[in-house]
Amino acid sequence: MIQTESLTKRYPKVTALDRLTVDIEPGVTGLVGANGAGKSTLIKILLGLAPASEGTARVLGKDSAHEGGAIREQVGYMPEHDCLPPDVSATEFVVHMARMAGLPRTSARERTADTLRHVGLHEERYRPMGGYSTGMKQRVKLAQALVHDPRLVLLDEPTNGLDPAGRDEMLGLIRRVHAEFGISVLVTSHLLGELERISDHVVVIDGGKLLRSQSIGGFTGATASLAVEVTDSDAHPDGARALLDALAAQGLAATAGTGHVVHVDASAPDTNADADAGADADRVYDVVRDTVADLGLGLIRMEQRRHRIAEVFQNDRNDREEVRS
Ligand SMILES: Nc1ncnc2c1ncn2[C@@H]1O[C@H](COP(=O)(O)OP(=O)(O)OP(=O)(O)O)[C@@H](O)[C@H]1O
Repeated sequence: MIQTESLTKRYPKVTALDRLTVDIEPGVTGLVGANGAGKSTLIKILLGLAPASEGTARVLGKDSAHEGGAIREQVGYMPEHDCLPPDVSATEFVVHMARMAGLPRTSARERTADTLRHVGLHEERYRPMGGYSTGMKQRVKLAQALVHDPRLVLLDEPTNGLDPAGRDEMLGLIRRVHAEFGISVLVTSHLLGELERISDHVVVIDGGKLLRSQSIGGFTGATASLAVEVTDSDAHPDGARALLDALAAQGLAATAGTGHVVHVDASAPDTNADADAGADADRVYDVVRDTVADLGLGLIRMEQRRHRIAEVFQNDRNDREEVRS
């Protein structure tokens, strides 16, 4: 969907993008970075709205520097900042955007009604947007990005300014854009946690440089663990201890948790491939279940726990600091 090669953007006082090379495939991709990391700059260059200082960017196989118009025909864009005219209704605005994208009048009206319904705007769509809540404005911005049925949408901080419930709704909507319509999504946020929930792949940038580009499974699968809670039995008055010893005897890495809980490392020992990691976790599940049954313990709960991306990054940061010191 998107390829950049040594993409660099220099402003007089700051380098917003620094030799960024990424390759983004179909699906939902989260672009994460602190404020000022260069996310909006990247989006503007991809759309052909700002020139790069050096390097190249291609979107849907087209060159952003020379084919911006053709790219924007097939790509939707939800800008970060409030950009809606206050005295027109959502319907009028989205119809206008659909017409700008080249849809004939009748299909522009039909697509507008469908899209506004999809984002959850109903009767309010006939009211002037100046009176809308932030959540409603974000929905209109998403609707105008989708109205011309693009292959890809670039969403710049779509959860900005939303309360937790609004944030959840927006994230659900974004996931559905891909799941129901097959539209690929590049969505930015400074919050790792929220992108982790909806993305297939995450790209992390910092100071305009690429820190990581990886599938969510790759980020978190390698550190997945199982929390297993068991009862005691007459034969094993300390059930958790008995389970821990039995698992260790079978070569599984297990540690004692609090109370009757045992944590079992469910990661693939010698592979980074997501599919293999998943299969490996399944095998660990089976061994744990059979061991609990063989010991005659009661199984209260067995739960897979993926590390949150933020924890993985914290570990990365600790590693880097260790290297430096
Ligand atoms: N037009 C501009 N002129 C000068 N500097 C700019 C311009 N646009 C962005 N910058 C600077 O480039 C850097 C990256 O900005 P950018 O807006 O791309 O970051 P961001 O990751 O989108 O952050 P935010 O979410 O805060 O917008 C920042 O230091 C910003 O101040």
